Amino acid sequence: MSLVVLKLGGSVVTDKDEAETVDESGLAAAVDAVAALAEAGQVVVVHGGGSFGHHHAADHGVSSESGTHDVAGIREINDAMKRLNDAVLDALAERGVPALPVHPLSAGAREEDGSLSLPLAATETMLGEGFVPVLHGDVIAHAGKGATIVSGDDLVVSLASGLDADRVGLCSTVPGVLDTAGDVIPEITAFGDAADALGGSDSTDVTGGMAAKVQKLLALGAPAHIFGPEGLGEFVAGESPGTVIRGSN
Ligand SMILES: Nc1ncnc2c1ncn2[C@@H]1O[C@H](COP(=O)(O)OP(=O)(O)OP(=O)(O)O)[C@@H](O)[C@H]1O
Ligand SMILES: C=C(C)CCOP(=O)(O)O
Repeated sequence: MSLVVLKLGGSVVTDKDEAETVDESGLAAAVDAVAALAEAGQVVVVHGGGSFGHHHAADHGVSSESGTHDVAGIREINDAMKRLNDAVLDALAERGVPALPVHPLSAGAREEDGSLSLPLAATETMLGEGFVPVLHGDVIAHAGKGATIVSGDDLVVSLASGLDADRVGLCSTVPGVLDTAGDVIPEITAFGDAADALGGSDSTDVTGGMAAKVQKLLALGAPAHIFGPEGLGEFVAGESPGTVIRGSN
C-alpha cells in the first residue's frame, strides 16, 4: 500500500498574521485532500505552527536554534500547538478520517548536535491499524538547550526517510518556490538553483521560512513537492504541482 507524507503549512491552515486564528477555508481544502489520500492508501499528516506556534515561540525567544528552560513558556507553546492540532483533528473527524495525534514534545528529542531523534513506533502502529497519524511542529527537548522548536519540515524529512514514503508533499500559500521574477521554479536540485530568491516567511516565523524548507528537503534524498492549495488536487492525483525538490544524499 502506498504511503504519502503530506505537510499542511501553517500558512495554509491558519491566518499567520492573526494570533491563534484558524483559516477555515484553507483547512477545509487541506482536509478534503487528506480524506482523498486516506481513501487511496496510507497517509501521515504533519501541520505547521502558523499563528499558533510561531507567535508564542517568538514571544518567548524560542526558535529552531534558541532554546529555553522556562517550563511555563514551553507549555504555552506546546498548548497552542495542541489547540491547532485539535482543530485539524476535528476537521478530519468531520470527514470521517480516523486521525490520531502524535505530539513531538512527548515523542522525540534533539541531541546536543541538533540531530532529531523521532521514534516511529506510534506512527507506524497507527498506520498499521488503519489510523491517520497527525504530527505537528512543536517545542521539543534539546540536550544542552532545554527546549527548542522542531519545524514540521524537519518532521517531514524524518518521517519520509524513516517510513520510506512513496510520495512527499508540502502545501503552502505560495504555488511553489518562486524565482526573483515571481515565477514558479519547476525543479530544484541544489540550493543555488533558487538562492537569490529564497528568504524567510512574510509572517512571524521562527523556523526559517522557504529558505530553510528547501535546505531541509534537499537533504531528504527523495523528491518532495512544494505547492499551493490549488495544487492539492493534482498532488492527490499523483501529479507534480509546483516545485519538485530533488536532492541527493
Ligand atoms: N523564493 C520563495 N518562494 C516562495 N515563497 C518564499 C520564497 N522566499 C520566501 N518565501 C516565503 O516563504 C513562505 C512560505 O514558508 P513558510 O515557512 O511560511 O510556509 P509554511 O510551511 O506554510 O508555514 P509554517 O512554517 O508555519 O508551517 C511564503 O509565504 C513566502 O512569504
Ligand atoms: C513554531 C512552532 C511551535 C512550530 C513550527 O513548525 P513549522 O510551522 O512547520 O515551521
